[in-house]
Amino acid sequence: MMLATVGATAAALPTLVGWRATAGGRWMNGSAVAQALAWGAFMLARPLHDRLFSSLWIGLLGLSLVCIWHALDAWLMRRPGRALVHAVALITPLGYGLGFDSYAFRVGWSNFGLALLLGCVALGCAWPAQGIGRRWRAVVLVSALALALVTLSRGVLGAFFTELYPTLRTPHPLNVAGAMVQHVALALITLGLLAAWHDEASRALQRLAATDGLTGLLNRRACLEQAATALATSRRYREPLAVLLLDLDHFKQINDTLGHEAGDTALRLMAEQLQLHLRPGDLSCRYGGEEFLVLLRRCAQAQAMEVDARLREALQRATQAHMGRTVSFSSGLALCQDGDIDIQPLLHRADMALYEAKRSGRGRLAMAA
Ligand SMILES: Nc1nc2c(ncn2[C@@H]2O[C@H](COP(=O)(O)OP(=O)(O)OP(=O)(O)O)[C@@H](O)[C@H]2O)c(=O)[nH]1
Repeated sequence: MMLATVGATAAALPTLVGWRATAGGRWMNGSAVAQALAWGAFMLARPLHDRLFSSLWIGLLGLSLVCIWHALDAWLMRRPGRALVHAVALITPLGYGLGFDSYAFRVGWSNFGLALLLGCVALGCAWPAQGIGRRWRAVVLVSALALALVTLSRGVLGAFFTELYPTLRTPHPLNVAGAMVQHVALALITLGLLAAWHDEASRALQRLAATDGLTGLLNRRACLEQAATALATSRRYREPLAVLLLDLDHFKQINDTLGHEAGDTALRLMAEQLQLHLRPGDLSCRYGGEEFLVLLRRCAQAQAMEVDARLREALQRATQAHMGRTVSFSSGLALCQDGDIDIQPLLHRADMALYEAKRSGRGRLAMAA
């Protein structure tokens, strides 16, 4: 039954997810394949070589748990217990193989080892993860704990009450109950991991949808969403808010004379300066082709002009160093006023000011009326 279930899962998961998936997806596939191979080895143990294939069985079961632990590590960022997981996965089949002749030892040793690995998987789910995947983590956590409990009780019975222990191949009620828990838990873990993989994909998609591919800055849509929130907060607390609209000068000429690559480099360098020189609470985005929008929170006119001057100097330095020529920008500055109940009038004033900066010679800041 186990071979049928996990064999089908091992075939289905990579078909659904593919091997070129993310690291988490590959570990998940690896876990299913290791499980299937484990139960294959179990089936071969009696007819071929009991000690060898049974040790392989235990080793592959451990490996499949190591894979789950690594999938969690990839999806949830740095889980605790890496060294422990690797060490237990290694010594469990080794000890089992070496102590194979003592029935009580091998049953106790292998089940304690596997229960410990399941405990590490459960800990990996329970460890704080900045709110990522609460639901699938709960499903995997409960399933891993249920499996750990069944495995641990097998270990205790096998090691210390050996005469009571029903060997795994007998239709004893404990084995039937254990097999049922095992099936349900494995199905739930598979579902939980699939949900984790889906979660990862949708978070990556959200990131992509909000980011400009060339510069890594927020794109216009995402920035305007966040700008609306920033404006509402500033109005609520009566704090100053400044909007800077920056536009690289003679950008078409850069493209035409130095090539599109150089144009892209200038855009990236501008984005880099924004990331380096703005405060963490400020917002910046690629607003259009060579236009950037900056929202400065708690910032009055004089400070906004200082930020502009700092960025101007930084861009000149960076472009001189990386492109062998300086690139300048023109900018329009608008400050939030009482009547600005949404961001559009502010942007409009900044745009008008930018137009004025371009008209009066470029490479300068103009203040909105
Ligand atoms: N390399 C590159 N060029 C881009 C990108 N997006 C827009 N452009 C180019 O940016 C140029 C903008 O040209 P214009 O709007 O005439 O602006 P400009 O040459 O900077 O002139 P002024 O703004 O008046 O100083 C166009 O040639 C666009 O093709 C991009 O992602 N990469």
